[in-house]
Amino acid sequence: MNAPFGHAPSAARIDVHGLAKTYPGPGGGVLAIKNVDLFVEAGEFVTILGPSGCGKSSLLNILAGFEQATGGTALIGGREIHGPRHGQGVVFQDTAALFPWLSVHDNVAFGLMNTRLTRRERDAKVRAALATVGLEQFSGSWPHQLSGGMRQLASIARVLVTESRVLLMDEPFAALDALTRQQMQQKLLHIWQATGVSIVLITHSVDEAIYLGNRVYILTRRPAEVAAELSVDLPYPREVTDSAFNRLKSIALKTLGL
Ligand SMILES: Nc1ncnc2c1ncn2[C@@H]1O[C@H](COP(=O)(O)OP(=O)(O)OP(=O)(O)O)[C@@H](O)[C@H]1O
Repeated sequence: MNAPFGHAPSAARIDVHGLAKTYPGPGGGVLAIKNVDLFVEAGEFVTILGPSGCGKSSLLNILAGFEQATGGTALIGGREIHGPRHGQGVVFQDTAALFPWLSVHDNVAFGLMNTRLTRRERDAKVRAALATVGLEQFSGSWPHQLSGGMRQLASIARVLVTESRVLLMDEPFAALDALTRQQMQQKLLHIWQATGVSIVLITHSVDEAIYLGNRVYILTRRPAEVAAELSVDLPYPREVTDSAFNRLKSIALKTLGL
């Protein structure tokens, strides 16, 4: 696989400046994010690494438009984020995110609800999205008939079907066994290269962050600030045993205080 930036014309840039988030509560509430600056170039794959509870999900939820920042700005494609938008979908850790009463096809088609497509156009888009993630044979299956990894692929297809400009992923493989997780990481790299979408992936795995990202932002303990930004200038597919990989890994571990 080659390095990226054969990005889709629609892939969006993300810019985050001085972002802050305080959740209301007694004693002034919980300061989850103090001051985060970051960017994602159109078509770039950026991973965000941080200790448990540091504010990673809060950051992703702000990018998804599910939560409002209490300070600073967050822009996707140059537009401030005011709420969830078509074309900026999220894949969560929870492999139960699909509707159990809908087939894989209908779960993916759900992403196109409220669009003015004919049934034929919609079905063609669903077929293309399922082919991109390698699930075309499972269109008529029910979610419970799929493995955990396949359910996550279907969740990715549900985002891609909207011709998403960004794919936001919150620990998408954390609930999977180690071998499946590795396979999913490789599949995700193929999906990224096939679509050129901008990806932001949250993880607390140092290996996963360096294996996947063009760049890795490492966050401090709560409240989140950027402790370091690593450029991973290694070709894909990467080797976790490679000495350059391990050099980056020791920088990341040191930054995390591990
Ligand atoms: N809706 C909320 N109301 C109040 N506090 C919240 C809310 N959501 C998150 N928090 C708090 O904000 C802090 C950051 O939480 P967040 O889930 O963003 O961290 P995280 O890095 O994603 O954690 P983890 O690695 O455990 O998933 C935590 O102290 C959490 O308890």
